[in-house]
Amino acid sequence: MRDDVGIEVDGLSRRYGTNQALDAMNFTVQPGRVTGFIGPNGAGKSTTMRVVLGLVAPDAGRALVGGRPYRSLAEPLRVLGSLLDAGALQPSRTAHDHLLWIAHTQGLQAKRVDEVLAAVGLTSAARRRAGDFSLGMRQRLGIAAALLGDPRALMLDEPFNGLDPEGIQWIRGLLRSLADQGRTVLVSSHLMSELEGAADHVIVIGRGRVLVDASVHELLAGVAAGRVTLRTAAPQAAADALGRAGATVQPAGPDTLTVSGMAGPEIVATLNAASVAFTELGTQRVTLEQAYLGLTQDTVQYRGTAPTDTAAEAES
Ligand SMILES: Nc1ncnc2c1ncn2[C@@H]1O[C@H](COP(=O)(O)OP(=O)(O)OP(=O)(O)O)[C@@H](O)[C@H]1O
Repeated sequence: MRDDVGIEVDGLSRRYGTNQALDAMNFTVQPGRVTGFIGPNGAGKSTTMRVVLGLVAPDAGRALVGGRPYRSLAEPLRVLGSLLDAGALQPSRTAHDHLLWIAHTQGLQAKRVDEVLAAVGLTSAARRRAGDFSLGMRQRLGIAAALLGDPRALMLDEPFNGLDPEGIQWIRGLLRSLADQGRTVLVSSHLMSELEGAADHVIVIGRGRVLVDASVHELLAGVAAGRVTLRTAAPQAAADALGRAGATVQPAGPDTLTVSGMAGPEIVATLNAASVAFTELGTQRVTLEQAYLGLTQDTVQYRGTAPTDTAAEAES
């Protein structure tokens, strides 16, 4: 078995005019797990991936694949397979010929073409012109091209684009099995929900910087911590009592409140002291999407409060 191939992004910066697309971007992608690369449009996902592939030169920092710059690799497609733009194909070529052309130019075995077409479910469409493919089929063809060299690492930019729900399920399973084979899998999306159940690790970026680099488990546990669901026939009285004691309380249904900023035992004590009855108290199960929204909210709040703090300092 060939060596593991990690992807290392070290202090990448890249400016376009006055726009700082990458701002000291730092992270490492480990083998054997699916790493989601998440951020809103324009956050810098594609630019980072282009730098990794040596297609864009950074102003500062470097990117390494298996410890080496991608451009210095003797057989790059055997090391890192990538999908950047599913539209980048010669429309008059059939899917089969498109892949055969890549295999020839890259010194890969022609028999891989049929194998990867089967792996992405395009065998029956292999002789059709790629120009007539739907976006979802082009995504599958792009993934087939990324798999041609049987690479130890894969980097896919927005592979869920254009896929129907069945296609999204399929790609989640594919990513999982590639990671289970010990490969390094980096997959970008602007929707956290697309990666639900597929990613083991997430790198959330915004404005060219890493905001969060954590396992999905840590992320969900971190957001769930301190968020408690409370069921009570007296939600207003409960909210008043808990609010006075310093908790943050939000309605979550007719008889249900979400309480944060206070641990379970303290909630019980506070409600008992205020003689408010409740029927249920439990920690929340949080989805990846909720965790992501929570993170984004924190970023927005942080940006919002910064000028006020500065003003206060200036006055004092
Ligand atoms: N070739 C370019 N010329 C000028 N600006 C660019 C270029 N490439 C990227 N940018 C800018 O850099 C920033 C990051 O873009 P990038 O495409 O990397 O983001 P992204 O996270 O991949 O977004 P999306 O989900 O929309 O693809 C954006 O503000 C974008 O407009």
